[in-house]
Amino acid sequence: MTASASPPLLSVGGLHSGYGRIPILGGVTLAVRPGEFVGILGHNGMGKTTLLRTLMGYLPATAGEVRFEGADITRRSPTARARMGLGYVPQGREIFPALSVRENLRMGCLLSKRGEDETIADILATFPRLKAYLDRPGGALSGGEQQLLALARCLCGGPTILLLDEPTEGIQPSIIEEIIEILLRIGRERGIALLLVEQNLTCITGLSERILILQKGVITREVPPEVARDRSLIDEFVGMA
Ligand SMILES: Nc1ncnc2c1ncn2[C@@H]1O[C@H](COP(=O)(O)OP(=O)(O)OP(=O)(O)O)[C@@H](O)[C@H]1O
Repeated sequence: MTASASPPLLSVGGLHSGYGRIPILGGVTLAVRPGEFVGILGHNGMGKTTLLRTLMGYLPATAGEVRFEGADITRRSPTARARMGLGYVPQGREIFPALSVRENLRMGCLLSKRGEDETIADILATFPRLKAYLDRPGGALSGGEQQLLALARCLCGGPTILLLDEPTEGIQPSIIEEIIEILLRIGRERGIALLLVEQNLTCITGLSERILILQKGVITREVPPEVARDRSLIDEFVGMA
């Protein structure tokens, strides 16, 4: 079955959420099919992080629903969602800086259905750069290396979809290229789907099969990556150029 013919892995309908009485998401509807790479582009403060946090259950939905593999997960805990196969790498990465790279990866294995050593060996094959740093504290790595560690740790849990919040923020271009290559490889080899929040146009257009524009808490349009490569059009849609 091709990705376009298969039922959605993740589907979101009329999703609302916010902080206290402040509404941020005003009815987000989207779907991601198995193995599909979908980008979300939007100006600062439009609700991209809020959307990912609500999808993971860190923020409660005030209306609407989130379905994963057909099941209604709108009220499930973040841990339950992670166990079902939703992997999340938040903005700022949130690795454990005092723990070694190996220990960080072990933490990721808590959700793994396979043995810890087997899982870590498998993931390190995709992240060769981390092999040299296994005994170093996570906090001693560069920003880009910490992002690789956060991604690798998340993958140790065996997700079927990755929710990534600005993985290239503050990272040098050479590691951005590496992150793009690794994500493409993960999609190709492991069939993992991706929902990517990103403001770096090279990254979002290089990875996404389609790009959703988020404005003031709703998806206002969908554009193919070729369109998003045109800075003047992006300026018109989201005012980012
Ligand atoms: N904990 C919070 N309490 C109250 N308001 C918040 C909180 N976190 C975020 N907001 C507000 O919610 C709105 C959406 O924020 P969000 O972080 O989701 O946007 P974003 O699109 O991810 O922006 P950026 O690209 O700057 O990360 C912003 O106006 C922000 O100030």
